[in-house]
Amino acid sequence: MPLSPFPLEILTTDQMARADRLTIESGVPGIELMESAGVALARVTTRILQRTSGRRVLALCGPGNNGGDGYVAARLLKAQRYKVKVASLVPPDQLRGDAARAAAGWAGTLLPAQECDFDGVDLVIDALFGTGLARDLDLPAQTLVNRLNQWRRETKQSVVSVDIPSGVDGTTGAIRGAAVEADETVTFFRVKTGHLLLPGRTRCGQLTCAHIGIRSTTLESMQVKTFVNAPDLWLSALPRPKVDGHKYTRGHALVVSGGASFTGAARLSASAALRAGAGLVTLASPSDALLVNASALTSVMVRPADGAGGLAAVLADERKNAVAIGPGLGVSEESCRQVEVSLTPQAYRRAAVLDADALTSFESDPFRLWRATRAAPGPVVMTPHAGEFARLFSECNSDRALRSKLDRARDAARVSGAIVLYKGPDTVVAAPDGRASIQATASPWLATAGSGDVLTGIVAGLLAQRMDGFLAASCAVWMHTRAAELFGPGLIADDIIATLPRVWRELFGVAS
Ligand SMILES: NC(=O)C1=CN([C@@H]2O[C@H](COP(=O)(O)OP(=O)(O)OC[C@H]3O[C@@H](n4cnc5c(N)ncnc54)[C@H](OP(=O)(O)O)[C@@H]3O)[C@@H](O)[C@H]2O)[C@@H](O)CC1
Ligand SMILES: Nc1ncnc2c1ncn2[C@@H]1O[C@H](COP(=O)(O)OP(=O)(O)O)[C@@H](O)[C@H]1O
Ligand SMILES: [K+]
Repeated sequence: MPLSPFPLEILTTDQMARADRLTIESGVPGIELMESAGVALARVTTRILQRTSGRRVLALCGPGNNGGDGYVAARLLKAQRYKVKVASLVPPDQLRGDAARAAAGWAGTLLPAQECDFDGVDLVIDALFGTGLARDLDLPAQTLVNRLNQWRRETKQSVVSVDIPSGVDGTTGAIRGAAVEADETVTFFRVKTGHLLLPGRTRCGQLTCAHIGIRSTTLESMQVKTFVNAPDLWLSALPRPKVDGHKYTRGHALVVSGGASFTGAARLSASAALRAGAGLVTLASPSDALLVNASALTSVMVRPADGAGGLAAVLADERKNAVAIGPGLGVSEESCRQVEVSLTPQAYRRAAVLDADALTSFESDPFRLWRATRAAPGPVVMTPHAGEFARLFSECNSDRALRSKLDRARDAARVSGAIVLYKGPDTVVAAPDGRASIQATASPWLATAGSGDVLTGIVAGLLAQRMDGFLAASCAVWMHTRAAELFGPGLIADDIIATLPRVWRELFGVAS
């Protein structure tokens, strides 16, 4: 199990440009970086060509340094006796700086990109635009990209994108008019947010990150706070049962159940909290649902609790140090009060996870919820999916073309004072202190009823063990995805819970 598929820091395109500038200022010539980028690109390309027995390569080169990388790779591949042509989007005499030097080193066939045809080509290198993409592609570039995508779909031949598929915004992941569909993308130094956020992520194919001579120390002045969600981020904070511990040292999670016809969701959360390592889990159940809850649970305890008053009585026990509320709760004023009770300031730092109806109940007055989340003494994690996010955080959700999911989640964390776990195939976790993680892998098998309830429970189980809120939320997202990857086809929500022990074994390095 890789601890992280990439270095942990994720950069915006501005941060990448800064790292580039600092490296050049420190004495490494830009053309050297470009040469290294071309070498990494040629290596990936050669690997594909060897696998497919392909020989003919077309490099599409754009007006900036991304095009420069394409020229370097073309030269290196030609030297390896591949049949290489370059098609340029602009007349080469318009190239500047390192890109112009790289183009000057190309001594093979060169044609205008608008006239190139893909017949007989085995592999295309997409070096049109990289992190310098500044606006939507103009129509000729869009036409070229659309022709390339159509050729790839029809012939099943490969496309390798340099740095990022051309047309994908490296910071937001948005598609600027049209974007290349790549089989592989080779980026440099660190991945960018646009590689991991949708829809950009779906265009990258297999993403690799190559070292080209930029040192990690260039990041020191930038205070990067966005990270790949991978074990490297939180493994050292992962709770481990202690030899001299007992169940109360592992924490006591309380999950709030809905009424008699809506109990399944909270039971999934409760069982998941237990599997995530909480020492004890209690389900607070309305009296009318007590029998159905009690008869369906064994290791989870069930206690009667009607409405906000009943919940307050159960929570008088300070040892219940994490609450999960929302799954199957119902949208009502009483639900709002129950959430407020769960967040009531206490002398001790009780943690809380708010999901589903615990969020939607505040749709008409989100500021009421922010007052409660801001006053809560312990970490609060909110777990909206896109619909819930749009309902609750309408003010943070504007300008979607310009502001990425990451930006919007960060805004939501800032206004609410809570950790926002914004679900989806590109789940983002954002904390009020600015830290954020993006999940780099996804299992579409998670799109099944109840899987979000399980995630809520995993977060609660980790919080009960007193893990830092941001790290607990990130870790829960990763464990949830990893369980789905391990189980695979046919997964239902219960299987995620049943597979968690395998995930723990992987994380603790215990052979299965
Ligand atoms: N960072 C590093 O360490 C290293 C970076 N390297 C490589 O450099 C790449 C970044 O290079 P870059 O900054 O020159 O930008 P790039 O992506 O080639 O495009 C900018 C050009 O396109 C133009 N342009 C923009 N949008 C446009 C549009 N919609 N339609 C038409 N034109 C448009 C824009 O022109 P302008 O906006 O001035 O009109 C400019 O000419 C990076 O992705 C990586 O591959 C490596 O060499 C190794 C080290
Ligand atoms: N296509 C997908 N790929 C990866 N993960 C997904 C996908 N669709 C949904 N998920 C994940 O599955 C979970 C679904 O949660 P949610 O929408 O609350 O469902 P439910 O309410 O049925 O439990 C979330 O963790 C979400 O990130
Ligand atoms: K590109």
